[in-house]
Order: sequence, then structure tokens, then C-alpha cells
Amino acid sequence: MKIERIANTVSLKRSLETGTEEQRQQVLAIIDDVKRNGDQALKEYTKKFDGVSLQSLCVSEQEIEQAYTRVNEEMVEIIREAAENIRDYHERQKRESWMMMKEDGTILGQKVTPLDAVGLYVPGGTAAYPSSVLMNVIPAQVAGVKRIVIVSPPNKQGTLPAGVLVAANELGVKEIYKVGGAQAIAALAYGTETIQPVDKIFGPGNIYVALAKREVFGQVAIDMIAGPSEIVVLADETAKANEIAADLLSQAEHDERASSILVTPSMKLALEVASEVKKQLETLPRKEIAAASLENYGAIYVTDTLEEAVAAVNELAPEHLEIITKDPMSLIGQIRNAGAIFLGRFSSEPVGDYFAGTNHVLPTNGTARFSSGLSVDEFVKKSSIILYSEQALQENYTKIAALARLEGLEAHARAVEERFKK
Ligand SMILES: NC(=O)c1ccc[n+]([C@@H]2O[C@H](COP(=O)([O-])OP(=O)(O)OC[C@H]3O[C@@H](n4cnc5c(N)ncnc54)[C@H](O)[C@@H]3O)[C@@H](O)[C@H]2O)c1
Ligand SMILES: N[C@H](CO)Cc1c[nH]c[nH+]1
Ligand SMILES: [Zn+2]
Repeated sequence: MKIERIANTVSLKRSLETGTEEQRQQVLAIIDDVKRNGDQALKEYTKKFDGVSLQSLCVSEQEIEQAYTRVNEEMVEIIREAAENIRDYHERQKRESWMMMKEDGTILGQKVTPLDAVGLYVPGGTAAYPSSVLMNVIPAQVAGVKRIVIVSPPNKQGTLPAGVLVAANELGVKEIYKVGGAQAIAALAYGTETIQPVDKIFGPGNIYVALAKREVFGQVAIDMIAGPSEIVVLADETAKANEIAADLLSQAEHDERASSILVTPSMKLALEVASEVKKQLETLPRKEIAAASLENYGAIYVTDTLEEAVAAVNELAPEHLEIITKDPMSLIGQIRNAGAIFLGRFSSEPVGDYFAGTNHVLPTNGTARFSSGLSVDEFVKKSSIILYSEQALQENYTKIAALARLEGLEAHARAVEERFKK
């Protein structure tokens, strides 16, 4: 990894894939086809892109049973325990409806209502993560969403990865469809004979999925458009180089476009981490991906002071931040931009990816400056409640009418005056 001396200003080299005009046109054509031809279009695209002809798009009971034969009981227990931790954490995010009454009889409040139906896209290939099923489905369930649908492209055997099916089944998700890409997003947005439309679509995917989500936005809501994984480790001379190297590699193995960065005031640590990364990389099964990621988007930044290192972290605004210093807790107050903050050497990033209970869907591409990770909030909507008493309107209608006339909206003014016409 390259070692660079920096002051406190630095910007993370990030990979932003926006797609070509040709890809956008292709996605538009797919969406239009699904709108017109429903299931038939879904099956044709599945044959074309995933290389498999399906009789039915639905995952059957039999496929779920088959999946359990491929995931051992111990693994199922671990999935259950992770799910429990995630549910426990997200239960605390739940918002209640509230109302307040004023002395004049006015009642104001906020009604929290779960979305009726949400769709989760689970990417195909090696990026099909059972943990992402837990991270998206559990907050939806905690919010009270009744209908949760999963879509994912089938493999050559015409089914979905066993881990994904087991995770979904453990959570009680019954509606799972074998369809991926832009066609799956179109089906979730507009509906087909088999797939009823949803209100909001969640989950990452390749460029076709991302472009389709942008296109259907408005018809349905969408979550964030997630970029490649990122980790920044903020460490001082007390940290262990082998542990930091392992954590940097944990995110680098996700994607050639992932970004792993160490920021430290210690040149000694920087040199040790660089050599550890090289050593550990050699034995990683996904070493080509991790090496490309480190080559293009990895870095070790050395600052003069810890304060400068903290300022650099805030500039980087990473998805994941690990603080491995003498007193990590004392630095929390100074961290302004980070999707998740992992404190101390035993809070290695994969703890959050899988098990602690926090959500692993987090803001990337510097969006931690203004946004947060996935939470129960994304699965509810909030309606304002207004009950004005006669006394309250009597006392205030002339002010309301005045504000309306300031905006040139005479009918607004007359609406409130109408109640008090002599
Ligand atoms: N940010 C995260 O948390 C996160 C997590 C997991 C995966 N991912 C991302 O998900 C993506 C997974 O990609 P994937 O491709 O393996 O799976 P995918 O499920 O996203 O896409 C597969 C589908 O893409 C469509 N497709 C493929 N080639 C096409 C073409 N030429 N024209 C139109 N459609 C086409 C097909 O319909 C296919 O079913 C990766 O980019 C990965 O980085 C991100
Ligand atoms: N680190 C990823 C998000 O950046 C999430 C993940 C899933 N599985 C393993 N990791
Ligand atoms: Zn990860």
C-alpha cells in the first residue's frame, strides 16, 4: 500500500459508477417491456441474462427444504443468533405515534404508519449475502411492514443461494421471486401477473439494478444507491499492525472498487501495516479483488498529530470508521462524519457486518456527511395530525388569512374566514 504524508485535508478516491447512456436506454427498454408484457418479459430476460428457463418465478417450499440440506444446523443457529441481535438493536429505533394538546383545545401530533409493502433486491453471484437479507428484512418487520418481498436472479440450476433462502425463511419471508436485474426492479415498481407492486425498493445491485432504481423512483420510493464498501482505520502507535491489516483487507475483498485507508500519526505503524497487508494478502482466496482494490483505492496517510488525523477522517466521511487508539472513547465527540464507528481493537468491522446488531447498510461515497445507515425509519411514513378547536381558529384565523393574502392566495384566506362569517 502507498504511504503518503498528509496535513488534515484529504479526499477519498472513490469509484462512482454512473453508467453509460447505452445502459440507461437498455434499462428503459426493459422497464417498458415488463410494464407491457409482465411475467413473460421477466422469464425472457431471465433466460437471456441468467441463462435459465423458469416455469415459475416463485421460490417453492421444496426449494426452501433443499436449501436447509445445504446449510448445517450450527450455521442456522448462528443465523438465528445474529437475527436476534439485529432485532434487539432495531427495536430501540422504533418511533411511536404521539399527540399533544394545547390549552385552547388544539391537538397536534404525528401518526407513524408502516409502509404496506417493500421489496428487497438481493444481488446474484458472489455478492449474494444472507447477512444483507437479515439487515433489510428485520428493520422492515420491526417497523410493522406486512408484506416483504425478496427478488434475486436465479443461478444456472434455476434456484437461489441456500444461505439466502435459509435466512429469508428463518425470518418468515414467504414471497421470494427468482428474477434479477432491471426487470426485477420494474416488476416491483409496476407489478406483473405474479408479482404485486410494492411501495419502496431496497438493496444493492449492479449498474443495471442501480439505473432501474433511479428510473422507477417516483412510482415507488427507493433506498440509497449504495456504492462500494469503504473502511477508514484511525490508529495510533498503540495499535497492532497485523490486526489493522486484516481489517483493511476485510473490506478490500468485497470489490475491486472498495476503499480501505489507514490514517495515523505513527510512521512506524504505517510501515508495519503496509508490510502486513502485503503478507496477509498472499493467502486470501479473493486476493485478486483485494489487491486491485488496494492498488486503486487503498492508502496509508500519515499525519503529524492525532488531531490532524481526526480532521482527515472527517474529510473522508467513511462508511465504516475504526478507532484503534489509546483511548478511542475520548475521540467519539470529535467524529462528525462516519456511517458506523467501531471502537477499540476488539470491534473489528466484520463484527458489525454480521453480528453486533447494528445495520451494515451504511452511507458510502462521502454521503455520511449528510445521511445515516439503514434503520426502522426508512420503513415507516409519518402523517401530521391537526385538530384545531373553535376557540383556536377564532383567535387565529385573521393571522392565517393575512399570511394567505401575503402569498396572493385568496381562496386560502376565505376558507378560514368562512367559518366566522356573520
Ligand atoms: N454496497 C453493498 O452493500 C453491496 C452488497 C452486495 C452487492 N453489491 C453490488 O452488487 C453487485 C452484484 O452484481 P451482479 O452482477 O453479480 O448481480 P446483480 O444481481 O446486481 O445483477 C445481475 C443481473 O444483472 C442483469 N444484467 C447482467 N448483464 C446485463 C446486461 N448486459 N444488460 C442488462 N442486464 C444485465 C441481469 O438481469 C442479471 O440477472 C456488485 O456490483 C456489488 O458491488 C453491493
Ligand atoms: N461490509 C458490507 C457493507 O459495506 C456489508 C457486508 C455484507 N457481508 C459482508 N459485509
Ligand atoms: Zn463487509
